[in-house]
Amino acid sequence: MKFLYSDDPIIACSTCTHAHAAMGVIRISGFKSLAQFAPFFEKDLTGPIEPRRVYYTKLVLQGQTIDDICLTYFQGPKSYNGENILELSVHGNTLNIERILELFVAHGGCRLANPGEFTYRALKNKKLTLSQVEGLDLFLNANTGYALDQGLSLLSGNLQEVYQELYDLFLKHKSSLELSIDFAEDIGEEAAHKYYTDSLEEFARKFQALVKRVRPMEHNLIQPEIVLAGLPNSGKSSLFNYLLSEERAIVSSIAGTTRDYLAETMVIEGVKYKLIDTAGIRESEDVIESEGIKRTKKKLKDSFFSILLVNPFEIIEGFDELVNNDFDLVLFTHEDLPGFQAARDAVVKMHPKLGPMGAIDLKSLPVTWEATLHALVNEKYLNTIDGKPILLDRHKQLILQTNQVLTNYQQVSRSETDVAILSQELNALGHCISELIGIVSPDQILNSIFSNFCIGK
Ligand SMILES: Nc1nc2c(c(=O)[nH]1)N(C=O)[C@@H](CNc1ccc(C(=O)N[C@@H](CCC(=O)O)C(=O)O)cc1)CN2
Ligand SMILES: Nc1nc2c(ncn2[C@@H]2O[C@H](COP(=O)(O)OP(=O)(O)OP(=O)(O)O)[C@@H](O)[C@H]2O)c(=O)[nH]1
Ligand SMILES: [Mg+2]
Repeated sequence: MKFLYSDDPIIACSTCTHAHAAMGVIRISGFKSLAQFAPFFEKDLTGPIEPRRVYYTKLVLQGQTIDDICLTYFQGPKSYNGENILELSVHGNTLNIERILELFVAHGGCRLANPGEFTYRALKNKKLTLSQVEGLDLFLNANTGYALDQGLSLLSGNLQEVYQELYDLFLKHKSSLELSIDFAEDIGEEAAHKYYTDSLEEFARKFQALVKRVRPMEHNLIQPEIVLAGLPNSGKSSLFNYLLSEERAIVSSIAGTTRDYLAETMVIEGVKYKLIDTAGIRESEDVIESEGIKRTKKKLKDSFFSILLVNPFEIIEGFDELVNNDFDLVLFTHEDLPGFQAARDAVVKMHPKLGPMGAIDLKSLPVTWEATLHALVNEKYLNTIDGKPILLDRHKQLILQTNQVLTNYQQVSRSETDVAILSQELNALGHCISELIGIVSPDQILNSIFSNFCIGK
């Protein structure tokens, strides 16, 4: 675990640090008293400073002005992460920012923050829940409007509310089991049993609604990929270059030219897709090419939108297997060559499912064709989103896992009357739910979430 359970003063720039900008925001978090920074400001920090008010002042070192800045003090616990935070809006020259950071490290008792460390402290101080932190991660790394919306929804705690309700129902059910031990005599065995079964059913019903939200394909909406696949020499790299309007991939008549996949950004209707050119799939003795082909197959499986390119003049072994995959679009290439129609018909005869698909001629590709592709991808994107809230992979896995434990518990609860055994089974369920709502979060999960964060967040 990178993060120590420390609360010493940390400092970082939370805005862009690799290019000059008009402004930069530097945050210091975890200091005891504002007065310790008094030597660095023209404004008297030993006097009264109203929290969350912006003060215009000068940053000074040994009588020399370093920058003209705005300063805001957030007094813990009323701050982003619950600690005392001092924010400095400085001029956004990268050297200026570096100089100010160094100043506070050398003379202000601060150390540079690790990536995500401000937010980690927010989690630790219960200012954010784990799913909110995940929402923040999604939000900050979003490439699509959809991911932005979903990130914000998670960050606002919408999912956490659902989890909390579930947890409350779980506790209610748990108490019903305890009730049947302690008070069965008072309320009657029948009433106790009814309370037990009703509360379990209520929990299960609520949980099933969550299970329904676990849909495959969803993660692909966050970083959607359009994959070009096909046999060697089918024209993948040619189409890749065409769509990017640049000679990005090497095109040659030698089969097996592309050995590893290439990815470039392509924007359709404001959504950033990754367009991926892959290695032509064939049996190969070459270790590197084989690895490339393995990756192609994986990319194809994970893709949001897949396009199969078919050069009807070069059908080789392995095509049958390739065609068995599901594709969103199949395109025939080399339409300009003599004998195209006959070659194409022969391929379609062998593989009828390719029949209705189009042919493309890269040399005279009409502009409308590209618009059609864009429309198809965009349509699939909108249909898949369909206004539905998303579940991140970690949540999906936990929900499915919890579902199994729940099914098992429901089975046991029907036949078992020994409260000690029931209670043990129920604890297993409780553990799953606690992990889901983030009451317990193993280090490895924290690590994988925070590894996405940048310094200053
Ligand atoms: N200047 C600045 N802008 C920013 C941030 C920041 O830290 N500083 N944020 C950083 O991500 C985001 C806003 N998030 C924030 C979340 C909570 C609090 C905060 O002070 N919370 C207190 C008070 C709440 C209240 O007044 O209602 C609290 O929770 O107790 C501040 C910023 C985006 N913009
Ligand atoms: N005549 C004609 N030639 C094409 C067409 N599309 C691609 N080619 C040519 O076919 C050859 C193979 O094209 P690439 O784009 O490199 O094919 P690829 O699918 O990327 O091949 P690998 O990287 O080996 O898997 C090149 O010589 C291209 O110029 C087409 O529609 N018509
Ligand atoms: Mg290629």
